[in-house]
Amino acid sequence: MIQAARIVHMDELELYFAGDDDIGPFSARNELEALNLLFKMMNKLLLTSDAASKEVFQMLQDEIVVRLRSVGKKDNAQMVSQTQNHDAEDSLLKWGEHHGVKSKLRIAFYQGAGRGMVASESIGVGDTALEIPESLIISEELLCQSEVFLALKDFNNITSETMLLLWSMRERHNLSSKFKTYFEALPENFNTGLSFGIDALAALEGTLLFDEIMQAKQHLRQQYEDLFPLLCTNFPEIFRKDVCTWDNFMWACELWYSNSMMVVLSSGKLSTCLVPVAGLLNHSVSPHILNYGRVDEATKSLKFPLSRPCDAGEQCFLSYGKHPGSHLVTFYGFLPRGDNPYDVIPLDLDTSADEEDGAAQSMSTSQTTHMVRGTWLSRSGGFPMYGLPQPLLSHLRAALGCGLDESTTEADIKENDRVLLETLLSIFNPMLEDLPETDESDRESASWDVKLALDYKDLQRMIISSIVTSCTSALENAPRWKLKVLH
Ligand SMILES: C[S@@+](CC[C@H](N)C(=O)[O-])C[C@H]1O[C@@H](n2cnc3c(N)ncnc32)[C@H](O)[C@@H]1O
Repeated sequence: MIQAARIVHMDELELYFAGDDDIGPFSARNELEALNLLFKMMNKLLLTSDAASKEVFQMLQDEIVVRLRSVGKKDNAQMVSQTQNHDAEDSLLKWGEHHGVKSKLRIAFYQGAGRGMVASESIGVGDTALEIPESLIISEELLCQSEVFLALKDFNNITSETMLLLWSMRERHNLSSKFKTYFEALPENFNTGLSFGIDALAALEGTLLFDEIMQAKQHLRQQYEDLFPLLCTNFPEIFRKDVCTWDNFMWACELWYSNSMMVVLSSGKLSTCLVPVAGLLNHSVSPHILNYGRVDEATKSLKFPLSRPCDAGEQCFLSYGKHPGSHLVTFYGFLPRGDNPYDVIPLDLDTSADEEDGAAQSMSTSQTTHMVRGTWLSRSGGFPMYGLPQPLLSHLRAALGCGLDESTTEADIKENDRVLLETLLSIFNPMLEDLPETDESDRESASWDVKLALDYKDLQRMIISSIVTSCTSALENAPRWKLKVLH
């Protein structure tokens, strides 16, 4: 049952990396989705079955909960909590409660992560940890009632996302705003990759993250220059020069990048929103809250139900989505703990030889090239997979003329794979040389952004180094390969 449920919830990335006879678990996300599917099935069966069957279904459901508890325990356990002044956060919770927020969570502080939310009581699978009334959600619909909207609705095809950004830049300074308490509880600085200084950028030069940050910054600079000072000139009452500075614009951009959620509102419209209080939930690759984002028609509120249990005093994590470390650094300013299955390194290879492979085909139709990730995430080290994805190996074997069939002799197989491994090393060894090891004394005295840049480079090095190690040891072990698995 669990194997079928895992397959139902596999995404493209998991399909790409799964070995032929791999039965999972494939990732924390996949395992949570699969176990939740079974949990819900048991709930239905428990409602409709007779007493004798009920006992069996209850035992099965209890076992599912035991498994859900163990998913990702080690990933989240390491955050260190801190004592800190929390007047602004207390005010935010009171304000929320006054406006109808229902919560089984309280706020705590964590080293390196700012605020987070902790269960004030034990919360079970399927229970709602937090419920935010739709009237508190900052969305396109709220925007439509604002001065900013009235002024800009017919102005130069400006998008509602940009209007919301401008609205929040302005509302932060509006002393009579309904959302004053929310804005007061937001950080002064977001410290995302978009705020990286020159030293952090220099540390990243040559990496994909460097390109991602530079492109995003350029885009935002262009957007700012298209809007200002034009808006201040055309609408001086609404867009005051002292408020519409580059720094304030960037603050609003970082707010939306790091705190927004996609929500289906009760109108049925999917909108990028800010959700007060829920914006205090931190991200994990093994989250408690995985499925959220649709306003409940009956209660007109956004509910955050748990996909795995959260004990009293435990930090309750959300999933911000299937993001690689580079995206999380650029737009959120952190790298998550634990193995992130979305940390892949794309490879620029000619994909024309992929026709045979189903998974590779689906990747190439979605314009994705081949990719690798840390071999420690794979269950198939050694011959014939070496911890690498099947579609990549099939592509390289075909490109090198090392294809296999029933008639390939053992000696040919060994020779072919020796060529394959040497080709892989010729791709990955230069990548590793471009990522020299960090001097630990540099890290200790470094600023937050340089530290984060170095952590990102360490992660890239770990991934590439795992591939080099895997290929090197496979070459050394070639005489002892067992070839039966190949055909
Ligand atoms: C939606 S906010 C969450 C609340 C935030 N910690 C705060 O104090 O306002 C997103 C920000 O929280 C931080 N964050 C979230 N998850 C994190 C994690 N697993 N580790 C470190 N920082 C995290 C990052 O700074 C991110 O930009």
